Amino acid sequence: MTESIAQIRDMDLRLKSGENVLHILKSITFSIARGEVVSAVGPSGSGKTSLLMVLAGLEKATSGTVVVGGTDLGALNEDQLADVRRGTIGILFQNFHLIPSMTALENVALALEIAFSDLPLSEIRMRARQALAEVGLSEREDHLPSALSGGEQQRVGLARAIVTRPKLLLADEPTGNLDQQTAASAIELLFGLAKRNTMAVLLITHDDALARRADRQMRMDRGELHELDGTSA
Ligand SMILES: Nc1ncnc2c1ncn2[C@@H]1O[C@H](COP(=O)(O)OP(=O)(O)OP(=O)(O)O)[C@@H](O)[C@H]1O
Repeated sequence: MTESIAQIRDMDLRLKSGENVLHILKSITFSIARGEVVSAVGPSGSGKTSLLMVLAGLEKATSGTVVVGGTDLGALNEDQLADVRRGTIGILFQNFHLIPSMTALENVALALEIAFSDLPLSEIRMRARQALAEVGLSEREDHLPSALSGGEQQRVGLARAIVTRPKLLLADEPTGNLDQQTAASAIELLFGLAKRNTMAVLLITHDDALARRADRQMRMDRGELHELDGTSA
């Protein structure tokens, strides 16, 4: 049996908005296996980012179960959730979120330092260099983000997301700011890394062509999640 990295069962998310309670995610059930790349497409406001937030432990499900890396997130306090994030999860954003005053290497090293503060500095630099090499940016280690193209900045973002060796990478519109060709090669790189490192990926995208390249596709629609290829959790 394939090892499951994330298992969501009958999960609902309701959020307060003023006087109202919004039913954002409705009875969501799915799982992601070790090393599997799963995409989620869906219209704006359908709940894709909210789903990612719940998986990252940044938003607490109102009901149902969310198990990530074998740990039931519902039972954890904030510190314990942060531990799961550090040890298990990587996040890749649309807007890269690089620190402008830090070089590519420093941006990647910082993520590792925050996650594993007891690692020696030499080890941190070595692993950050290795992550940058994996995304083909060894030549750009000492460049500030402003001296890098959009595609290169996203590759630094990817190096930063994988430097902690996450079991699950959550990618929210990671190619949204890139032109079509750069987006395609960024996704190629991401999927290649996922397969080489046996890292599961949840890829949120508006781009159907990119979504189709995942092992499995899902669609969000008004807070409900549907599998597109007939496979289910
Ligand atoms: N903190 C919040 N409080 C209240 N409502 C929220 C909150 N976060 C998200 N929502 C609402 O939840 C719904 C789903 O939002 P979400 O950002 O998950 O959608 P999305 O599919 O990722 O959209 P997009 O593709 O535009 O990023 C939206 O109606 C949004 O307004």
